[in-house]
Amino acid sequence: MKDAPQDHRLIDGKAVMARILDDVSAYFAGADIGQKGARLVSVSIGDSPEVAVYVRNQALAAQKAGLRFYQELWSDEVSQEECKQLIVEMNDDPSIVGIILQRPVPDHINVRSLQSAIHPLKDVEGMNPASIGNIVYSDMALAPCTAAAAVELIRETGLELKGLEVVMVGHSEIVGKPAALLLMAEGATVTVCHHMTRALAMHSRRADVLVVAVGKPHLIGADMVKPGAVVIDIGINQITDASGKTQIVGDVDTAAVKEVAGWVTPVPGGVGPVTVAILMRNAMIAHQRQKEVGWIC
Ligand SMILES: NC(=O)C1=CN([C@@H]2O[C@H](COP(=O)(O)OP(=O)(O)OC[C@H]3O[C@@H](n4cnc5c(N)ncnc54)[C@H](OP(=O)(O)O)[C@@H]3O)[C@@H](O)[C@H]2O)C=CC1
Ligand SMILES: Nc1nc(=O)c2c([nH]1)NC[C@@H]1CN(c3ccc(C(=O)N[C@@H](CCC(=O)O)C(=O)O)cc3)C=[N+]21
Repeated sequence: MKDAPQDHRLIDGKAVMARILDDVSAYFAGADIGQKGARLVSVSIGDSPEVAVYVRNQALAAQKAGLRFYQELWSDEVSQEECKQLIVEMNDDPSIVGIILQRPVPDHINVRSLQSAIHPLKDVEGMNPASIGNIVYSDMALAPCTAAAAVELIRETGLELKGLEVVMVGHSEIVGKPAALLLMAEGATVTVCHHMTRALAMHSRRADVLVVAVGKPHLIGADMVKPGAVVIDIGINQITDASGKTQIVGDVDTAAVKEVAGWVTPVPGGVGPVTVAILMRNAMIAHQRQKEVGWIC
Protein backbone atom coordinates (compact mmCIF):
# COMPACT_ATOMS: atom_id res chain seq x y z
CA MET A 1 0.00 0.00 0.00
CA LYS A 2 1.23 3.50 -0.77
CA ASP A 3 1.77 5.85 2.16
CA ALA A 4 -0.98 8.42 2.34
CA PRO A 5 0.50 11.92 1.93
CA GLN A 6 -1.78 13.27 4.69
CA ASP A 7 -0.04 11.07 7.30
CA HIS A 8 1.33 13.80 9.57
CA ARG A 9 4.53 11.81 10.25
CA LEU A 10 5.53 11.98 6.57
CA ILE A 11 7.12 15.26 5.50
CA ASP A 12 5.62 16.33 2.17
CA GLY A 13 8.55 17.15 -0.14
CA LYS A 14 6.24 18.08 -3.00
CA ALA A 15 4.62 20.84 -0.93
CA VAL A 16 8.07 22.21 -0.02
CA MET A 17 9.05 22.05 -3.69
CA ALA A 18 5.92 23.98 -4.75
CA ARG A 19 6.65 26.72 -2.24
CA ILE A 20 10.26 27.14 -3.39
CA LEU A 21 9.28 27.10 -7.07
CA ASP A 22 6.66 29.82 -6.44
CA ASP A 23 9.41 32.12 -5.14
CA VAL A 24 11.75 31.31 -8.02
CA SER A 25 9.10 31.78 -10.71
CA ALA A 26 8.10 35.14 -9.16
CA TYR A 27 11.77 36.19 -9.41
CA PHE A 28 12.23 35.13 -13.05
CA ALA A 29 8.87 36.65 -14.04
CA GLY A 30 10.08 40.01 -12.71
CA ALA A 31 13.74 39.76 -13.72
CA ASP A 32 15.17 41.07 -16.95
CA ILE A 33 16.32 37.84 -18.57
CA GLY A 34 17.14 39.26 -22.00
CA GLN A 35 15.80 38.29 -25.39
CA LYS A 36 17.13 34.75 -25.35
CA GLY A 37 15.83 34.09 -21.81
CA ALA A 38 17.76 32.37 -19.06
CA ARG A 39 18.76 28.78 -19.76
CA LEU A 40 19.81 25.93 -17.53
CA VAL A 41 21.93 23.33 -19.24
CA SER A 42 22.16 19.72 -18.05
CA VAL A 43 25.15 17.73 -19.28
CA SER A 44 24.96 13.91 -19.17
CA ILE A 45 27.95 11.92 -20.40
CA GLY A 46 26.78 8.48 -21.52
CA ASP A 47 23.39 6.99 -20.62
CA SER A 48 22.45 6.30 -17.00
CA PRO A 49 18.98 5.35 -15.69
CA GLU A 50 19.38 7.15 -12.33
CA VAL A 51 20.18 10.37 -14.13
CA ALA A 52 17.15 10.07 -16.45
CA VAL A 53 14.59 10.50 -13.61
CA TYR A 54 16.50 13.45 -12.21
CA VAL A 55 16.77 15.20 -15.58
CA ARG A 56 13.07 14.68 -16.35
CA ASN A 57 12.12 16.29 -13.05
CA GLN A 58 14.59 19.12 -13.58
CA ALA A 59 13.03 19.90 -16.96
CA LEU A 60 9.53 20.03 -15.41
CA ALA A 61 10.68 22.20 -12.52
CA ALA A 62 12.55 24.59 -14.81
CA GLN A 63 9.37 25.07 -16.82
CA LYS A 64 7.46 25.95 -13.62
CA ALA A 65 10.25 28.31 -12.56
CA GLY A 66 10.19 30.20 -15.87
CA LEU A 67 13.58 28.95 -17.04
CA ARG A 68 14.47 27.33 -20.32
CA PHE A 69 16.08 23.91 -19.97
CA TYR A 70 18.44 22.21 -22.37
CA GLN A 71 19.65 18.66 -22.10
CA GLU A 72 23.05 17.90 -23.57
CA LEU A 73 23.76 14.19 -23.94
CA TRP A 74 27.42 13.62 -24.79
CA SER A 75 28.73 10.31 -26.08
CA ASP A 76 30.45 8.07 -23.55
CA GLU A 77 33.45 8.23 -25.86
CA VAL A 78 33.91 11.99 -25.60
CA SER A 79 37.38 12.98 -24.34
CA GLN A 80 38.15 14.98 -21.21
CA GLU A 81 39.57 17.80 -23.36
CA GLU A 82 36.46 17.99 -25.55
CA CYS A 83 34.24 18.14 -22.45
CA LYS A 84 36.34 20.94 -20.98
CA GLN A 85 36.22 22.91 -24.20
CA LEU A 86 32.41 22.63 -24.39
CA ILE A 87 32.07 23.72 -20.76
CA VAL A 88 34.30 26.75 -21.36
CA GLU A 89 32.03 27.76 -24.27
CA MET A 90 29.02 27.50 -21.97
CA ASN A 91 30.75 29.64 -19.35
CA ASP A 92 31.09 32.34 -22.01
CA ASP A 93 27.48 32.16 -23.22
CA PRO A 94 25.48 34.91 -21.45
CA SER A 95 22.15 33.14 -22.09
CA ILE A 96 23.24 30.18 -19.92
CA VAL A 97 22.57 30.85 -16.26
CA GLY A 98 23.74 27.50 -14.90
CA ILE A 99 25.44 24.24 -15.84
CA ILE A 100 24.62 20.86 -14.24
CA LEU A 101 27.08 18.03 -14.69
CA GLN A 102 25.15 14.81 -14.04
CA ARG A 103 26.85 11.97 -12.18
CA PRO A 104 27.96 9.25 -12.71
CA VAL A 105 30.32 9.94 -15.62
CA PRO A 106 32.27 7.26 -17.56
CA ASP A 107 35.48 6.00 -15.92
CA HIS A 108 37.84 7.82 -18.30
CA ILE A 109 36.37 11.21 -17.31
CA ASN A 110 37.80 13.07 -14.31
CA VAL A 111 34.62 14.50 -12.81
CA ARG A 112 36.39 16.72 -10.30
CA SER A 113 38.45 18.41 -12.97
CA LEU A 114 35.34 18.98 -15.14
CA GLN A 115 33.43 20.33 -12.17
CA SER A 116 36.29 22.80 -11.66
CA ALA A 117 35.91 23.93 -15.26
CA ILE A 118 32.35 25.15 -14.55
CA HIS A 119 32.64 28.80 -13.52
CA PRO A 120 31.66 29.25 -9.84
CA LEU A 121 29.04 31.83 -10.90
CA LYS A 122 27.36 29.15 -13.07
CA ASP A 123 27.84 26.30 -10.62
CA VAL A 124 24.16 25.80 -9.71
CA GLU A 125 24.89 22.43 -8.11
CA GLY A 126 27.48 23.89 -5.78
CA MET A 127 29.94 21.14 -6.72
CA ASN A 128 32.95 23.15 -7.94
CA PRO A 129 35.73 22.80 -5.32
CA ALA A 130 35.52 26.58 -4.85
CA SER A 131 31.80 26.33 -4.00
CA ILE A 132 32.42 23.38 -1.69
CA GLY A 133 35.15 25.48 -0.05
CA ASN A 134 32.64 28.27 0.56
CA ILE A 135 30.48 26.04 2.72
CA VAL A 136 33.47 25.42 4.99
CA TYR A 137 33.37 29.21 5.53
CA SER A 138 29.59 28.98 6.18
CA ASP A 139 28.77 30.79 2.91
CA MET A 140 25.77 28.69 1.91
CA ALA A 141 24.46 30.67 -1.08
CA LEU A 142 25.21 28.01 -3.69
CA ALA A 143 25.21 24.86 -1.56
CA PRO A 144 24.99 21.34 -3.05
CA CYS A 145 21.30 20.75 -3.76
CA THR A 146 20.62 17.43 -2.00
CA ALA A 147 22.45 18.48 1.15
CA ALA A 148 20.52 21.77 1.20
CA ALA A 149 17.28 19.84 0.61
CA ALA A 150 17.95 17.73 3.71
CA VAL A 151 18.34 20.90 5.82
CA GLU A 152 15.18 22.41 4.29
CA LEU A 153 13.17 19.31 5.19
CA ILE A 154 14.46 19.28 8.78
CA ARG A 155 13.34 22.94 9.08
CA GLU A 156 9.90 21.83 7.92
CA THR A 157 9.43 19.99 11.25
CA GLY A 158 9.77 23.30 13.10
CA LEU A 159 12.67 21.93 15.18
CA GLU A 160 15.63 24.19 15.90
CA LEU A 161 18.80 22.43 14.72
CA LYS A 162 20.99 24.18 17.28
CA GLY A 163 22.39 21.66 19.73
CA LEU A 164 20.62 18.63 18.23
CA GLU A 165 22.45 15.33 17.80
CA VAL A 166 22.54 14.66 14.07
CA VAL A 167 23.84 11.42 12.60
CA MET A 168 24.73 11.49 8.91
CA VAL A 169 25.00 8.01 7.36
CA GLY A 170 27.09 8.15 4.16
CA HIS A 171 30.03 10.48 3.42
CA SER A 172 30.05 10.92 -0.37
CA GLU A 173 31.33 14.15 -1.92
CA ILE A 174 27.97 14.92 -3.47
CA VAL A 175 25.71 14.27 -0.45
CA GLY A 176 27.09 13.09 2.91
CA LYS A 177 30.11 15.39 3.35
CA PRO A 178 28.41 18.62 2.27
CA ALA A 179 25.28 17.74 4.31
CA ALA A 180 27.45 17.24 7.42
CA LEU A 181 29.02 20.69 6.88
CA LEU A 182 25.66 22.43 6.38
CA LEU A 183 24.26 20.75 9.50
CA MET A 184 27.31 21.81 11.51
CA ALA A 185 26.82 25.38 10.34
CA GLU A 186 23.23 25.15 11.62
CA GLY A 187 24.60 24.44 15.09
CA ALA A 188 23.99 20.68 15.22
CA THR A 189 26.43 18.20 16.74
CA VAL A 190 27.19 15.96 13.78
CA THR A 191 28.44 12.37 13.69
CA VAL A 192 29.34 11.02 10.26
CA CYS A 193 29.04 7.25 9.64
CA HIS A 194 30.23 5.22 6.66
CA HIS A 195 30.93 1.64 5.66
CA MET A 196 33.79 1.30 8.14
CA THR A 197 31.69 2.51 11.08
CA ARG A 198 31.37 -0.18 13.72
CA ALA A 199 27.90 -0.63 15.18
CA LEU A 200 25.97 1.81 13.01
CA ALA A 201 22.84 1.22 15.11
CA MET A 202 24.63 2.43 18.24
CA HIS A 203 25.15 5.81 16.55
CA SER A 204 21.81 6.02 14.74
CA ARG A 205 19.82 5.30 17.93
CA ARG A 206 21.32 8.38 19.58
CA ALA A 207 20.23 10.70 16.79
CA ASP A 208 17.60 13.40 17.21
CA VAL A 209 17.93 13.75 13.43
CA LEU A 210 19.05 10.81 11.28
CA VAL A 211 20.04 11.61 7.69
CA VAL A 212 20.71 8.64 5.41
CA ALA A 213 22.44 8.70 2.00
CA VAL A 214 23.86 5.26 1.25
CA GLY A 215 21.96 3.56 -1.57
CA LYS A 216 20.89 0.39 0.28
CA PRO A 217 17.17 -0.38 0.54
CA HIS A 218 15.93 -0.98 4.10
CA LEU A 219 19.34 -0.24 5.66
CA ILE A 220 17.58 1.63 8.47
CA GLY A 221 14.94 -0.33 10.38
CA ALA A 222 12.72 0.73 13.29
CA ASP A 223 15.17 -0.68 15.88
CA MET A 224 17.83 1.78 14.69
CA VAL A 225 15.78 4.93 15.32
CA LYS A 226 15.24 6.89 18.53
CA PRO A 227 11.55 7.43 19.36
CA GLY A 228 10.40 10.83 18.11
CA ALA A 229 13.45 11.41 15.87
CA VAL A 230 13.43 13.11 12.46
CA VAL A 231 14.51 10.71 9.68
CA ILE A 232 15.60 12.17 6.35
CA ASP A 233 15.84 9.45 3.68
CA ILE A 234 18.00 10.55 0.75
CA GLY A 235 18.44 7.10 -0.82
CA ILE A 236 16.90 6.38 -4.21
CA ASN A 237 16.94 2.68 -5.10
CA GLN A 238 15.08 0.82 -7.77
CA ILE A 239 13.89 -2.59 -6.58
CA THR A 240 11.80 -5.36 -8.09
CA ASP A 241 9.13 -6.71 -5.73
CA ALA A 242 7.90 -10.33 -5.47
CA SER A 243 5.33 -9.77 -8.23
CA GLY A 244 8.06 -8.53 -10.61
CA LYS A 245 7.04 -4.85 -10.43
CA THR A 246 9.80 -2.25 -10.19
CA GLN A 247 9.53 0.36 -7.53
CA ILE A 248 11.60 3.24 -6.12
CA VAL A 249 12.44 3.01 -2.41
CA GLY A 250 14.82 4.85 -0.11
CA ASP A 251 17.37 3.55 2.42
CA VAL A 252 14.81 3.52 5.24
CA ASP A 253 12.09 0.98 5.97
CA THR A 254 9.54 3.80 5.98
CA ALA A 255 6.46 1.81 7.04
CA ALA A 256 8.20 0.43 10.14
CA VAL A 257 10.25 3.53 11.01
CA LYS A 258 7.29 5.92 10.95
CA GLU A 259 5.80 4.00 13.88
CA VAL A 260 8.82 5.02 15.98
CA ALA A 261 10.06 8.31 14.50
CA GLY A 262 8.40 11.69 14.88
CA TRP A 263 8.84 12.52 11.19
CA VAL A 264 10.09 10.62 8.12
CA THR A 265 10.60 11.80 4.54
CA PRO A 266 8.96 9.40 2.07
CA VAL A 267 10.61 8.08 -1.12
CA PRO A 268 9.38 9.08 -3.61
CA GLY A 269 7.94 12.45 -2.63
CA GLY A 270 10.52 13.56 -0.04
CA VAL A 271 14.11 14.69 -0.64
CA GLY A 272 13.98 14.16 -4.44
CA PRO A 273 11.50 16.94 -5.31
CA VAL A 274 13.12 19.35 -2.83
CA THR A 275 16.56 18.69 -4.40
CA VAL A 276 15.17 19.71 -7.78
CA ALA A 277 13.54 22.82 -6.29
CA ILE A 278 16.80 23.88 -4.59
CA LEU A 279 18.54 23.56 -7.95
CA MET A 280 16.08 26.12 -9.35
CA ARG A 281 16.65 28.35 -6.32
CA ASN A 282 20.40 28.10 -6.95
CA ALA A 283 19.76 29.13 -10.58
CA MET A 284 17.97 32.22 -9.25
CA ILE A 285 20.90 33.05 -6.94
CA ALA A 286 23.37 32.47 -9.79
CA HIS A 287 21.37 34.84 -12.02
CA GLN A 288 21.35 37.53 -9.31
CA ARG A 289 25.13 37.20 -8.83
CA GLN A 290 25.86 37.26 -12.57
CA LYS A 291 23.85 40.48 -12.81
CA GLU A 292 25.67 42.01 -9.83
CA VAL A 293 29.08 41.44 -11.42
CA GLY A 294 27.93 42.63 -14.86
CA TRP A 295 28.16 39.26 -16.63
CA ILE A 296 24.62 39.83 -17.85
CA CYS A 297 23.07 43.24 -18.33
N1 LIG B 1 17.43 12.51 -3.54
C1 LIG B 1 18.46 13.03 -4.16
O1 LIG B 1 18.42 14.16 -4.56
C2 LIG B 1 19.70 12.25 -4.35
C3 LIG B 1 19.73 10.94 -3.97
N2 LIG B 1 20.86 10.21 -4.09
C4 LIG B 1 20.79 8.83 -3.61
O2 LIG B 1 21.42 8.77 -2.32
C5 LIG B 1 22.11 7.55 -2.17
C6 LIG B 1 23.57 7.84 -1.88
O3 LIG B 1 24.12 8.53 -2.98
P1 LIG B 1 25.66 8.95 -3.06
O4 LIG B 1 26.02 9.66 -1.82
O5 LIG B 1 25.87 9.58 -4.36
O6 LIG B 1 26.31 7.46 -3.05
P2 LIG B 1 27.79 6.93 -2.91
O7 LIG B 1 27.74 5.52 -3.34
O8 LIG B 1 28.75 7.88 -3.51
O9 LIG B 1 28.01 6.98 -1.33
C7 LIG B 1 27.42 6.07 -0.46
C8 LIG B 1 27.95 6.29 0.93
O10 LIG B 1 27.40 5.31 1.81
C9 LIG B 1 28.44 4.73 2.60
N3 LIG B 1 28.08 3.36 2.96
C10 LIG B 1 28.07 2.25 2.18
N4 LIG B 1 27.62 1.18 2.87
C11 LIG B 1 27.36 1.61 4.11
C12 LIG B 1 26.87 0.99 5.27
N5 LIG B 1 26.55 -0.31 5.30
N6 LIG B 1 26.72 1.74 6.39
C13 LIG B 1 27.02 3.04 6.39
N7 LIG B 1 27.47 3.71 5.30
C14 LIG B 1 27.63 3.00 4.18
C15 LIG B 1 29.66 4.79 1.73
O11 LIG B 1 30.79 4.78 2.55
P3 LIG B 1 32.25 4.41 1.97
O12 LIG B 1 32.60 5.48 0.97
O13 LIG B 1 33.10 4.44 3.18
O14 LIG B 1 32.10 3.08 1.31
C16 LIG B 1 29.46 6.14 1.02
O15 LIG B 1 29.95 7.21 1.80
C17 LIG B 1 21.86 6.76 -3.46
O16 LIG B 1 20.73 5.93 -3.27
C18 LIG B 1 21.53 7.84 -4.48
O17 LIG B 1 20.72 7.38 -5.53
C19 LIG B 1 22.03 10.76 -4.54
C20 LIG B 1 22.06 12.06 -4.96
C21 LIG B 1 20.88 12.89 -4.90
N1 LIG C 1 25.46 15.89 -10.40
C1 LIG C 1 24.46 15.19 -9.90
N2 LIG C 1 23.70 15.71 -8.89
C2 LIG C 1 22.66 14.99 -8.36
O1 LIG C 1 21.98 15.47 -7.43
C3 LIG C 1 22.37 13.70 -8.92
C4 LIG C 1 23.17 13.24 -9.98
N3 LIG C 1 24.21 13.99 -10.42
N4 LIG C 1 22.92 12.03 -10.54
C5 LIG C 1 21.76 11.26 -10.18
C6 LIG C 1 21.35 11.47 -8.73
C7 LIG C 1 19.90 11.08 -8.46
N5 LIG C 1 19.21 12.30 -8.16
C8 LIG C 1 17.82 12.47 -8.06
C9 LIG C 1 17.26 13.64 -7.62
C10 LIG C 1 15.89 13.81 -7.56
C11 LIG C 1 15.05 12.79 -7.94
C12 LIG C 1 13.58 12.99 -7.87
O2 LIG C 1 13.07 14.06 -8.17
N6 LIG C 1 12.82 11.98 -7.44
C13 LIG C 1 11.40 12.11 -7.28
C14 LIG C 1 10.62 11.43 -8.36
C15 LIG C 1 10.76 9.97 -8.58
C16 LIG C 1 10.01 9.52 -9.84
O3 LIG C 1 9.59 10.36 -10.66
O4 LIG C 1 9.85 8.31 -9.95
C17 LIG C 1 11.02 11.63 -5.89
O5 LIG C 1 11.89 11.13 -5.17
O6 LIG C 1 9.86 11.83 -5.53
C18 LIG C 1 15.58 11.60 -8.38
C19 LIG C 1 16.97 11.44 -8.45
C20 LIG C 1 20.09 13.32 -8.18
N7 LIG C 1 21.31 12.92 -8.46
